[in-house]
Amino acid sequence: MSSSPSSQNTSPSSTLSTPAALWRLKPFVKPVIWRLAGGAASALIAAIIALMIPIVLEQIIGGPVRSGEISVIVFGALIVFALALGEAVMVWLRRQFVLNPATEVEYQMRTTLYSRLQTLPVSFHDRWQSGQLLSRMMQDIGLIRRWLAFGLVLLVVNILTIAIGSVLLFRWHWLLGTIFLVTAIPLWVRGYLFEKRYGALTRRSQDQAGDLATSVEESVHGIRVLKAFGRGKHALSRFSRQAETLRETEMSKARAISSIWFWLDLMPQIAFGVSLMSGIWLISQGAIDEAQLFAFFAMAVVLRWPIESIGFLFSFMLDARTATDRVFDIFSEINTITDPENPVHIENPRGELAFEAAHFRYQDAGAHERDLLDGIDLVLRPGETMALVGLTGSGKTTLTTLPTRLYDVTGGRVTLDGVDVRDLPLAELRQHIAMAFEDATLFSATVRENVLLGRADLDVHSEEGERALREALDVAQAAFVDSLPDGVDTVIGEEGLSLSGGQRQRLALARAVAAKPKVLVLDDPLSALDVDTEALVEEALRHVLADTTAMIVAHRPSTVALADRVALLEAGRVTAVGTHSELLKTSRHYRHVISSLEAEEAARTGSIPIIRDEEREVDEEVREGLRMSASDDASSGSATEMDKEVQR
Ligand SMILES: Nc1ncnc2c1ncn2[C@@H]1O[C@H](COP(=O)(O)OP(=O)(O)OP(=O)(O)O)[C@@H](O)[C@H]1O
Repeated sequence: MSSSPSSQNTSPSSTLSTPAALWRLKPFVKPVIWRLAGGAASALIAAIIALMIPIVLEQIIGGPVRSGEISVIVFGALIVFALALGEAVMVWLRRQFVLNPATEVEYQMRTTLYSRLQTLPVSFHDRWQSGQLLSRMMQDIGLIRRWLAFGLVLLVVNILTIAIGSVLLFRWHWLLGTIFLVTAIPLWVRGYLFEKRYGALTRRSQDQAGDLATSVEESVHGIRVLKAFGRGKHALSRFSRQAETLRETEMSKARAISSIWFWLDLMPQIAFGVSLMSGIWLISQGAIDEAQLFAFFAMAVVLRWPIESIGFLFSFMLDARTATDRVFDIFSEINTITDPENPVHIENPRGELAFEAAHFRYQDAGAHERDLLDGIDLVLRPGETMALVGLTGSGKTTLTTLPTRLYDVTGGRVTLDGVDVRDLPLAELRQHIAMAFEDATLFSATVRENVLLGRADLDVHSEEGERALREALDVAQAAFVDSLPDGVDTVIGEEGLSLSGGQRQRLALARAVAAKPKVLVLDDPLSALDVDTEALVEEALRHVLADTTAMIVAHRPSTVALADRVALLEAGRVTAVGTHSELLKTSRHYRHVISSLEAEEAARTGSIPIIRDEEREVDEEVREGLRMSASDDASSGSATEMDKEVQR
């Protein structure tokens, strides 16, 4: 599982102003802007209709009600009814306008983010927790959709409604309008302070929600380990702590909202009270009449919701801004592994893979640390199978990630047929070079789809697809798939967890073989197989590898046997290259590595270390050499192991 960023180290909200931060949504909103504008227009018409009702009421009360003309009163009531109906229709229309475009924006943002995640380099995924990505993909984009559909439209419309309404209030009497506006000032001040506090809280809570999602993802992913070690309770208590932290942040958010609501409730009441007293005084002075005061209050009632909702809509906008920041944290990640500007193509690769003074260090390596790969010089001839051997942690897996550019070299270069791999289009490069990893990752899809994942050129259900599938399954000795409930069309569970480790590895190997690459990079792909199956797979691989260049990380002596030559990785460099027997003869470190591999293997299988056929073939001269080396090594830790081997 990748680590960080967690809520502790994600970047804070961007330094952009809120409008500028939200403006970044423009490319997604642009295609639907007219529908959103239609929604805003409908909402505005609804608001204007609502504002007209008090004016009509003023006319009815001031005219026919005073003079007692029933028919005119009825007519006036019908107008009010028609206006109310018109307002309802416009509100309905607003919903119709905004719903579809908002979901369209949500869809576009999700697919763009997903495709971004696919193209960002592995080093990005090393740094980001999957839960953080998940919560940004689901929660934050969902929130942006809701804000676009309702928050944005209502914010614009309510501000306009308040502006129009205030002008109308002044129409009755300047004092009444001034009272209404002056009492709104504390609300704006409060709103500003609230924005500052609430923005930070929102960011924190959304990051913590991401951490929580990571915990769920990790515990589901590692459920077997948790159960096996009886650590369910421990996981639960860790989860509850995180959930509690999130709850506290949510409580702080709720407290901030409740305090702004206090002012939002209080100030309109004060405005109403003061307006009422002033209104009565104005009537007594003959400045306004009762009908106008009634209409003023009817208008104030219409304006009350827009004024009250402004606080909520601002907090909603800040939530959306934070969500936008979190999504754009990913969009703004610089992708370092991209297609070249001037791509070179290799029509028919021969398959010569070369590392030329290749250097590599992980991003999080300390400045004082040496490069993990510190000048690798290695050439794999076309069609050659090269085993990569080294002590654990020596950088074998890291080296295998360089040819396909999962990571880029930090110095030197890797070439395919003399062309720097960075000069090839990525799709072409990964067509020429395929990989299988020790940790075989499968997807929740059918066996067929998993195995033919690298064959975008094939219809997986076509005859050709079937042939490629069968060949690959044969090589990987994966006939077990036929006994699955639906054979090759069985959907294997999430990450292939319904299969055994060995079965998963065989499918991953079949996937690499099916891609028919010119170069195959295998990171210990047979480690979970039993000895007999491994021998069968090796035999089949020998045929496949006949004209394929292969680099195989070997953790078992038996895997070394598959290779034409072996490269020994030591202290970040390739210190020896040769056949297994040559290296046994000439390299003390190689003998040490092989004997530790054998010891590991023996510990794993519970058997005593055995010398494999190839080693038996080491001639007397080699044995003599070994004896001498063993005695040379008498003081070293590996000597005892070597002695045993020589004596056998
Ligand atoms: N993504 C990563 N970020 C930072 N450091 C890493 C990363 N992956 C591996 N390392 C470090 O790089 C070093 C070499 O790891 P690597 O997996 O390449 O060795 P290896 O020779 O394949 O080991 P093993 O035989 O145990 O599989 C290790 O010290 C490891 O901690």
